[in-house]
Amino acid sequence: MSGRRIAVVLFNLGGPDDAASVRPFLFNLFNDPAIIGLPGFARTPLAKLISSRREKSAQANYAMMDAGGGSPLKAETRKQMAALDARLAEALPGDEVKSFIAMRYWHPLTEETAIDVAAFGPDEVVLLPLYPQFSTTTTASSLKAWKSAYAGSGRSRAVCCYPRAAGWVEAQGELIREKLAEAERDHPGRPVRVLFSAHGIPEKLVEKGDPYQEQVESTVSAVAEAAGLQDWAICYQSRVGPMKWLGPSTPEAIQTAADDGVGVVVAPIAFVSEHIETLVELDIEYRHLAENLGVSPYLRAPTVGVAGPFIEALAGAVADSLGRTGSAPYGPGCQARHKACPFQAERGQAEAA
Ligand SMILES: C=CC1=C(C)c2cc3[nH]c(cc4nc(cc5[nH]c(cc1n2)c(C)c5CCC(=O)O)C(CCC(=O)O)=C4C)c(C)c3C=C
Ligand SMILES: [Fe+2]
Ligand SMILES: [Fe+2]
Repeated sequence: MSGRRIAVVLFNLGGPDDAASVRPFLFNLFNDPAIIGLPGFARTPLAKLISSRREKSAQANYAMMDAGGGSPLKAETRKQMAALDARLAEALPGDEVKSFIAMRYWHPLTEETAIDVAAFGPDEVVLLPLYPQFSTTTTASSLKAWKSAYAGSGRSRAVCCYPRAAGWVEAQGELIREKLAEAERDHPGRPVRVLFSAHGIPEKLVEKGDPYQEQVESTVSAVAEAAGLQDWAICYQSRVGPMKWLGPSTPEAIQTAADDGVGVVVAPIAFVSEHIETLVELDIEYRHLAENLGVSPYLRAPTVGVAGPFIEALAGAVADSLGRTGSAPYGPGCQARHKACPFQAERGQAEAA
């Protein structure tokens, strides 16, 4: 069917616009029950305390990027939105397709975007997380916020995850191979390990059924195979707070590389664009650590951004969710029927009907 208005809502975490918005952004993040699983009367004061304690150091980190004291995430996401819109205009020529950005913790906030999407008056709404792997802390939190904010028209469909989508895996593989070629050119014969670095989450969430780690591992095995990698390891970055997070941490993996006498190519495997966790944590903090430990070379593969195969994967996920193609871009994540999958409910409804 064609001639319909289709809204595609791109979900991401969001980042502050400038130094002044760092603290309220952090407050929104720590006040999310998906991040701190306490009741509101305990969580909100704790979120106030953590955001105020973290403000200065976070501001200093945001100031290290060329983004006016804030995060480049919104600008990077806008580029992805423009590329996706162009691709969808070709892929769905009879329809009017328009993409929107809904950030979880800073503007454009989900509630603001819900109003814009309602004003567009869509027949179909495709909810598309910019998180290839599903987590209760990211995708589920965004989908929940959307569900309570959106009161407009249209049939909504959620893309759960796409940990092994062909274009996503291809884009990652190409970027890693380019960095390995650079390592070989500048350090001929030197052994180099690919460190797949994903944002960590607390181990407790995985024990409770969060499929994130499993899906990260699924992405990594697909990329390692596609890129023909010999020496690679998974590690987790960006730990926050006192709980035990997934490991090994990226600094531990860099230490192991030092012990083994190999250089590294660090590949962000759960982020699809550049922001503080890549530009500061990977490019400045961990580079410094690697240099101190004598790990050479230390190279970082860029995030996929607007790479053609990745935008193709997103467009495929949209088309597939609209039932326009027979392709299955999500990979085994969804087929695994994990507990928190939004398709579970849809499937339940379909099976009951
Ligand atoms: C796969 C993506 C992400 C997961 C999973 C995730 C979980 C998670 N994050 C925090 C705490 C923070 N995250 C922060 C920034 C941030 N995190 C992600 C992605 C994931 N987070 C993104 C895209 C960003 C935005 C970066 C930007 O440029 O603004 C921050 C703020 C930065 C800082 O102070 O370090 C915090 C804090 C937790 C606690 C968590 C899971 C429980
Ligand atoms: Fe985070
Ligand atoms: Fe799923």
